Amino acid sequence: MVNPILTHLNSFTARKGAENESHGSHEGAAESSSTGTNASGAHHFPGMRNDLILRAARGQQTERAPVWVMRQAGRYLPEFRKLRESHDFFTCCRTPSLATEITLQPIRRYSGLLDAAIIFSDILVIPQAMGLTVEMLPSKGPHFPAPLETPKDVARLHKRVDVHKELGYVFDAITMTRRELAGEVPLIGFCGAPWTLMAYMIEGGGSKGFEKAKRWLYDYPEESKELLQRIADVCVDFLVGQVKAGAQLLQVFDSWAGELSPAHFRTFSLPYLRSIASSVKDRLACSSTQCVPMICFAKGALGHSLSDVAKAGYDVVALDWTVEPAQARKVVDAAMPGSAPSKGAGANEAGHRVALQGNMDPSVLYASKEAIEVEVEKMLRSRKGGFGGEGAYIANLGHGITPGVDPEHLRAYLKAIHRYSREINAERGDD
Ligand SMILES: Cc1c2[nH]c(c1CCC(=O)O)Cc1[nH]c(c(CCC(=O)O)c1C)Cc1[nH]c(c(CCC(=O)O)c1C)Cc1[nH]c(c(C)c1CCC(=O)O)C2
Repeated sequence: MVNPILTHLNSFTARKGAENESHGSHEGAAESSSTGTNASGAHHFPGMRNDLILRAARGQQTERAPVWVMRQAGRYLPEFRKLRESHDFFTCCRTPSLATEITLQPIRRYSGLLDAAIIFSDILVIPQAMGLTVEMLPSKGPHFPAPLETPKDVARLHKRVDVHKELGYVFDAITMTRRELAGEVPLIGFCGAPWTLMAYMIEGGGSKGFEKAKRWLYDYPEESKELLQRIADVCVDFLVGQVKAGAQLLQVFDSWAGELSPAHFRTFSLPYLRSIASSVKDRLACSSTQCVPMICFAKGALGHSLSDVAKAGYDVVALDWTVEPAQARKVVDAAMPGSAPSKGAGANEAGHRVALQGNMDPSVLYASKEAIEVEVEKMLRSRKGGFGGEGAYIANLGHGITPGVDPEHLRAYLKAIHRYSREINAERGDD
């Protein structure tokens, strides 16, 4: 029997191929255009037709701000909900053809408006790979039937995690998606940050105050650090594997960083975020795979630690909506003296200005399309200094899009980003 999803995917590829021929390259090509695998086992993918996000992530000025949206494949899309009627959440994650199909849903729907795809998966695949059971309950979200209660329970985790064995399905989905994207936009890989994953592993699911996980930090600080390090080690292997499979950008989600006090953030989150960035980059250099830009999203921690996060070794700092664009740019440039274009040479380890990503409040998408446009213009052009025109900027929301949003409102947001960022760039050109 013909698999309807694969048939759909194949027709998508055929269509893209035709477009490629008729329009050629329009936003810069970055890679070779053969397909298949070379003698050393590295993948070759179709050449890129839009590499705006890769350039912005490397601190460059771009003709307009690239844009993608956290959780862009998700429950707000009717086509995702339809597919979920017949497939369990983690089955979607574990079946490369399904994960590929879901990853492509927003790319297809918002054709030409999104500048990146993010692989469909979840941050909780790492706790699963470490030996914990995680279920996705229909109206409750993630649920761990047997969470870690005391440090003794850490013995239940696998001593060594072979990511190829446990998470090879994510690598396969990435490779398949890269092929299907056929160079239309870059593909983002991701993982959860150690603190956020530890919080889920102890709480057993979502939580209002994360009291159980935070209690560990006070009662068992050394055991907490050991657990965080074990998670960080898996994160590194997992991210490196994703790049080898075809991911072109990586984001580390520390969604619950804001639950920690500044001191606890510096002790129990930041060191692991840092070591993930440096180990991934070291490992990729060792294996001579081109280094991909990395994005750090430490939600809720930037009010006290933006400058530390800017120095943590990432190419891009993702901002939530509680941070003022102009203020963020100043703090980040000051943290990396020499990285501001006016001061000459690049300053981070990668030799470029640290880029920013974000940061509209996702709730704005519930407001009218007119209000959405006003907020986008403010974000890009505020009198106090918006993100627009500065380069080194990737437009996004300040957190994931929520299930109740009308997909047409997201379209209004994406169109407004294109329109205002082009306008602002043109005005700068006129100066
Ligand atoms: C905290 C977190 C999780 N998962 C993730 C985070 C970090 C980002 C954030 O802070 O929002 C990351 C994630 N989860 C998902 C993606 C896919 C890629 C994307 O489109 O961004 C990504 C990047 C799919 C998903 N992950 C989940 C869904 C919905 C599940 C469903 O279909 O029922 C999707 C599309 C489930 C999930 N997974 C998680 C929760 C709390 C939930 C339930 C709440 C919700 O539905 O948003 C854990």
